[in-house]
Amino acid sequence: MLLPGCGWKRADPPFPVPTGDGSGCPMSPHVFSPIGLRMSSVFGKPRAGGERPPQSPLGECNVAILGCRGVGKSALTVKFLTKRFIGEYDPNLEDTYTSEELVDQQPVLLKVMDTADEDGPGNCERYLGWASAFLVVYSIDDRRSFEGCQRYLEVLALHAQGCQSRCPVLLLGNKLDMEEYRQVPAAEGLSLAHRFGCLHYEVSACQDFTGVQRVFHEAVREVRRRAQWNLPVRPLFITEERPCLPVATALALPARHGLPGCTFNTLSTVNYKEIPSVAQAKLVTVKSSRAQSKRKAPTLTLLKGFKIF
Ligand SMILES: Nc1nc2c(ncn2[C@@H]2O[C@H](COP(=O)(O)OP(=O)(O)OP(=O)(O)O)[C@@H](O)[C@H]2O)c(=O)[nH]1
Repeated sequence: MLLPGCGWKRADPPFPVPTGDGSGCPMSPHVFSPIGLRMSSVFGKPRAGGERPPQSPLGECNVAILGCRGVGKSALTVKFLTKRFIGEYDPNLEDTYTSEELVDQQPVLLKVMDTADEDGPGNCERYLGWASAFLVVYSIDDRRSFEGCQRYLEVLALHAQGCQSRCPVLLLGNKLDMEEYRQVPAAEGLSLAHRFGCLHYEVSACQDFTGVQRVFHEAVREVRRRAQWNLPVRPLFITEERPCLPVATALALPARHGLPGCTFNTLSTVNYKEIPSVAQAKLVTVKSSRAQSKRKAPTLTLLKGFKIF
């Protein structure tokens, strides 16, 4: 079966995969497809020879949400998909959701990987080879999460070296509603974003749907812009001539060491030659008419056993 916008053949799962909204709900329900380990073979897996699967740069966008535990990655994902705030969750599940969106009057099949790294970006290949954009999240009321997200930015920058195209990164300060407990000034977030060539936003998953939607849509716009520009390969900037260590080596360094003497001022693209490891993920299809002008109320379906308020 060919997925819209995918351009390559999808492996048939060993069971029927629901794709419609047979419930009669005004909006297609969140359809759980227990494809699980098959996800990487369906969507993001580079082909033999290292090429990324053919996918329309305007029709499809893979977004991975990264960050330390508890910063609100799941809450942001579900807020974007359902307009609702999740208060309870299973922190160990990693899911990928697919939502049909309309961004600037152009349809896009937006796939969102809500990652669940236990100890930082140690096992990052699954999303480095899959995503066309990254949202790196910290919590404005948790400085450690801000420091942790620097590790993600470093990994992304390291991975981008020597790659053939650019991959946008958006740095998000979440929990903006916790202003009175803020530990990370907005200026620091902005400064870090500038240092890594990212966009920077502050949002609240529990309050502000428009702001959350904006960053996801902005990720799509960035992917489109870069596809249109067809940016030539440009080496990352480095303030010192010293070569950077490979990602795996850098990851082995204690966090306090940071990068080996490198300062990044921009991010290049992911090298899709790496085949992602098996994603511990489910494929969940969320068909949304959210972006239509007459938005219909979403039908509530529990995600990951979450309680949705
Ligand atoms: N006040 C407030 N709480 C939030 C916000 N976003 C998430 N939370 C809460 O923060 C906690 C963690 O949220 P999650 O979405 O599970 O965080 P996560 O980054 O997915 O965490 P892991 O799955 O462990 O990686 C939960 O108790 C959420 O209710 C927010 O914008 N404001």
